[in-house]
Amino acid sequence: MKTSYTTRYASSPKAVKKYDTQELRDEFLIPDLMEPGKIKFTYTHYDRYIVGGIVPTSPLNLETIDPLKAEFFLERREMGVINAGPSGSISVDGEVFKMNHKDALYIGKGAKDVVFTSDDNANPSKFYINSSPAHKAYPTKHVSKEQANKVELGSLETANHRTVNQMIIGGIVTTCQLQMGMTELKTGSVWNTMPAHVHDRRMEIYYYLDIPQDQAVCHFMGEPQETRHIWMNNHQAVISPPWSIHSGSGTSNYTFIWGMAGENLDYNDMDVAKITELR
Ligand SMILES: O=C[C@H](O)[C@@H](O)CC(=O)C(=O)O
Ligand SMILES: [Zn+2]
Repeated sequence: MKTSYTTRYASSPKAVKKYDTQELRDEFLIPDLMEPGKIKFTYTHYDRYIVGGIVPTSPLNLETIDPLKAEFFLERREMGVINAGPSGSISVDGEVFKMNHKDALYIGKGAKDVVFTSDDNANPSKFYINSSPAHKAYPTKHVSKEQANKVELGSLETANHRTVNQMIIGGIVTTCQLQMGMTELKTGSVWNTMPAHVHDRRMEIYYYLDIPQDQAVCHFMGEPQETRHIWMNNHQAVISPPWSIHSGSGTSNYTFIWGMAGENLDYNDMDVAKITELR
């Protein structure tokens, strides 16, 4: 079997207060989603969002998984893909999209025949995928990093100078509920999403990449007045429940892909936590 999945149930903030390090990691960290030759999904009960990694050492077909009880994966879903590895391509019902490093592809509901291929099987692509339920078919669309809506945030003085590349977002791509993008930190900046925020109407998942060897990112989660941390290595993902902050500080600069779904498509509706009031 080339496709496998695991399931994560939703946790309440009251329960999470009592979790120890291992329980926090078991519930929220997705440690190994990129495995050569495999398609690995995690089906979450947070807005039924699916996160996964596809690393083709030969062409890999998108197959349905049992929890969907669907004929094909995108029967009632939409999908966002960002290539976190070397170049490759994705074929969607016969139309081939070239996927350079850090290119994104939105695949609309109803696409049946989706095939992931690396340009060089010995040096495979790392297709990072997010998928959420969808009830309307919007067109499949390729978005390069150059086409992203760029938002420059923070400063070097506060070690949080970064560029938010909004890639799968209203104005660029029309989706049912999925939003995705990629934030790159400048050299010398280590803090992402600081000031931190919550959006109780949307869950979110972060996937960290470009972390240099022997470095790591400390990811912060929890209610703003009850925070916890999870140490993350390169190419690992972490689930952010809707009631949780999602912020990180690295031992170097790095990049992360964010993706979210829920009540609306308003990227800017976040409730920002005051830095001095975090606990
Ligand atoms: O809800 C939005 C997401 O948390 C991220 O887009 C935030 C982010 O990339 C950043 O501040 O660096
Ligand atoms: Zn957020």
